Amino acid sequence: MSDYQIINPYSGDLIEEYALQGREDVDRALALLVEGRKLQAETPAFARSDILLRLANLLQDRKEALARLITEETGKTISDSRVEIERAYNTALASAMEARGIHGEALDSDAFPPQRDRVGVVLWKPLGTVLCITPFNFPINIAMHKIGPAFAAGNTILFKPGPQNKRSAEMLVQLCYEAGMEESVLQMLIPDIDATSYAVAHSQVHAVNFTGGTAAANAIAARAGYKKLLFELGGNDPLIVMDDADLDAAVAAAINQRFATAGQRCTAAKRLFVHSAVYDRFATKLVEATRALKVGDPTKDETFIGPLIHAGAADEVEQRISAAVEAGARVLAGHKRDGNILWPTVLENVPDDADLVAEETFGPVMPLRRFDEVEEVVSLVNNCAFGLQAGVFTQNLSIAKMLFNQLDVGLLAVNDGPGFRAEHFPFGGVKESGVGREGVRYAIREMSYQKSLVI
Ligand SMILES: NC(=O)c1ccc[n+]([C@@H]2O[C@H](COP(=O)([O-])OP(=O)(O)OC[C@H]3O[C@@H](n4cnc5c(N)ncnc54)[C@H](O)[C@@H]3O)[C@@H](O)[C@H]2O)c1
Ligand SMILES: O=CCS(=O)(=O)O
Repeated sequence: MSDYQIINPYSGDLIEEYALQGREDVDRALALLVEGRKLQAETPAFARSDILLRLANLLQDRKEALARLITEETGKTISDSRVEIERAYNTALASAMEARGIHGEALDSDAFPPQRDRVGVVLWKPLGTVLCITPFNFPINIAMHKIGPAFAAGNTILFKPGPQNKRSAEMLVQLCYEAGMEESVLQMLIPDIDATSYAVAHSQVHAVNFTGGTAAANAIAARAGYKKLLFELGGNDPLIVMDDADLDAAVAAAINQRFATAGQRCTAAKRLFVHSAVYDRFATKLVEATRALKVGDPTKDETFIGPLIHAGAADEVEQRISAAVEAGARVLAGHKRDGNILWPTVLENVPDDADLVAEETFGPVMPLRRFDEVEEVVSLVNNCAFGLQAGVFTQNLSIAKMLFNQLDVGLLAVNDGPGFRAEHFPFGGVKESGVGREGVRYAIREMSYQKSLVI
């Protein structure tokens, strides 16, 4: 009798069924990782860097096989999955480069009285063992963003992928071993909720690096006690189109950053604010581009939108669209379903308090909202539990600066959408979008502590 069935989200075929692991598996893995801490302490930075570089090259070599696994498990289109592996290569490469450059600083005690004639040497040291928990939507790159920096910093790693991603995660771990990471340094488990919670609270886990939703984050925070927490959570990110925007570029960004991955991305452009002066022209172009998108089989090169992760996810998004329509929203494109596939949907006149826009909606639906004064947008964006990223299309630097100063977000992209991410940039949000920063250099610091030597 299995605990988990991996179902292909597009075909509905059963891929694999397996038993989730228990507390004894957590104890066994953590005992091994305690041993591995000695090994990591003896491994010089250049050797860790070489292992990460080999891993980057292996990701390139196995790109197609990994991409196919991601598509089979998640329904992400094959072109999107290939992009994810390219990104994971960059993440591994950046981790290899940063591993050689982790350095502290020297301080002079005599900057303040009394005179003590001492020098402080402040170095970064690994926290110990980091529990890395990842979501379904970017199973390899988000895992790389955790494993790469944690390893570079000298930690040992307990990796817990989403249960749907068992096969791609196993392949990633095999590549890590092939690159030279020892089993005592990296262990992967897919435990049930009880055993995951046990791992979070375990005394041999020093930090939890989690990406996922608010409910799981709350459960982890309640169990973690004083452990270091790094949380990358949800978003309800805006794309703002001003009256001087390059409309073709704005439409292209909206399409790519809302409909790719079938809208299941933390930094997707989930709310579109369009200035009244260009609203009608923007909406016409957007609807035309939306209707031209290829929807269907994610294994085909030309498909742009595949299925959602499972029927429950598609049900939730469909219900939110229907509720918004009942409350007065107008459908400009889409609002059609076949199995777990939702056609890309453009809506207008969605009430500001509809769940579709007030909550994080994880699906291919784009609500357009007209505005006259940009200050109105600032208050609508900030009046939200999340604060991940934002994008604005404008030629006006003063507007860009004002938004940068006033929006409660971790990043503002000018003439790009909120989905902008470069793997070596700091990444993370404010409010309920998370705590701490990913981005290789910043994640290394999050998974390290500062230790001072006074001489
Ligand atoms: N900010 C980011 O970087 C980022 C990136 C991707 C996804 N996300 C967010 O992730 C969510 C979608 O992903 P999901 O559905 O896989 O999220 P999820 O929270 O359901 O699951 C994420 C991981 O947490 C595990 N988990 C679930 N309950 C847990 C518990 N009680 N204790 C410990 N672990 C638990 C899951 O098994 C999985 O491995 C969205 O909210 C999205 O915005 C955020
Ligand atoms: O879900 C978001 C992950 S990423 O694409 O922004 O890295």
